[in-house]
Amino acid sequence: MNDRTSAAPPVLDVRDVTVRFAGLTALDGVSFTVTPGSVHALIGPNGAGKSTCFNVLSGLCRPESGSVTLGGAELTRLAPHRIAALGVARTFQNIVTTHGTVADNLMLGRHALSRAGFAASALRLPGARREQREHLARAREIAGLTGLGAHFDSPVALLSYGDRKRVELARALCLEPRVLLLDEPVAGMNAAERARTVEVVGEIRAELGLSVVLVEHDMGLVMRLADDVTVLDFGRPIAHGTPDEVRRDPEVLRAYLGTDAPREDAA
Ligand SMILES: Nc1ncnc2c1ncn2[C@@H]1O[C@H](COP(=O)(O)OP(=O)(O)OP(=O)(O)O)[C@@H](O)[C@H]1O
Repeated sequence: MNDRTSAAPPVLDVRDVTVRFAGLTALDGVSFTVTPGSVHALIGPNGAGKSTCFNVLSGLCRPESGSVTLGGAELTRLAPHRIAALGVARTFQNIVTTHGTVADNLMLGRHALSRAGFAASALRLPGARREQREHLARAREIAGLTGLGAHFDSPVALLSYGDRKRVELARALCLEPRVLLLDEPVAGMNAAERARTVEVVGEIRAELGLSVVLVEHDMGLVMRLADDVTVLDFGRPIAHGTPDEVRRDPEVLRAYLGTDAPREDAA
């Protein structure tokens, strides 16, 4: 789908990650690598461990064992804000912003990159003002990339659900991440909003050269966007491969049988 070279070292390397909650093993020796510039989907039936895996990648959950490295830096002992500062940004499945304007929300994302201190910004010192203007210009560009350009100064509460969910995506992009973790980016959207989001994710990947890790139940979207897929079942990785390879894998078909089988719904 893109011109990645297979020899490129992975941007994200997940090795043998195990997470247990009391007696339950939510992730059991999960390993996969994310190639630079690729979209890597994590799929699996409900309760398979996808959200837990995202929580490990973003620092919200510390694994019992295993490692996650980003370009060689070990992430599993770092706090979420340190992981974000190293270049891993995330969107959340159920969080849809309703406060402030689109610009306000994107500037929150830029805040973490601000060099000027809080006092300098509050006192409106010239250096801080210049930096603020640069951040605003970049936030406007990112709004354009995510299809929100026309809504930059609009209150988020007035936008459609699909646009509001894309504000969350744009806010994550404002961190200038190397790796973007997208947790069910089209959940709750109608067909038109889904199609628009597929388009936007494809465009930002191409434009920004990001690597994307995607958790998504919409198999149409996974098949369209993903270069690589890892399938989890009861916390175990049961298949890796291209979308075409995994959807024909007998283990994958068995895991989905009787649940939400990996059909290609309209995206
Ligand atoms: N904080 C927690 N405490 C106890 N058990 C948990 C916790 N978080 C997740 N689990 C359990 O770990 C397992 C994996 O859950 P997880 O939410 O990661 O699955 P999932 O693949 O994201 O599911 P879904 O598709 O339904 O969102 C489930 O059995 C879940 O009940």
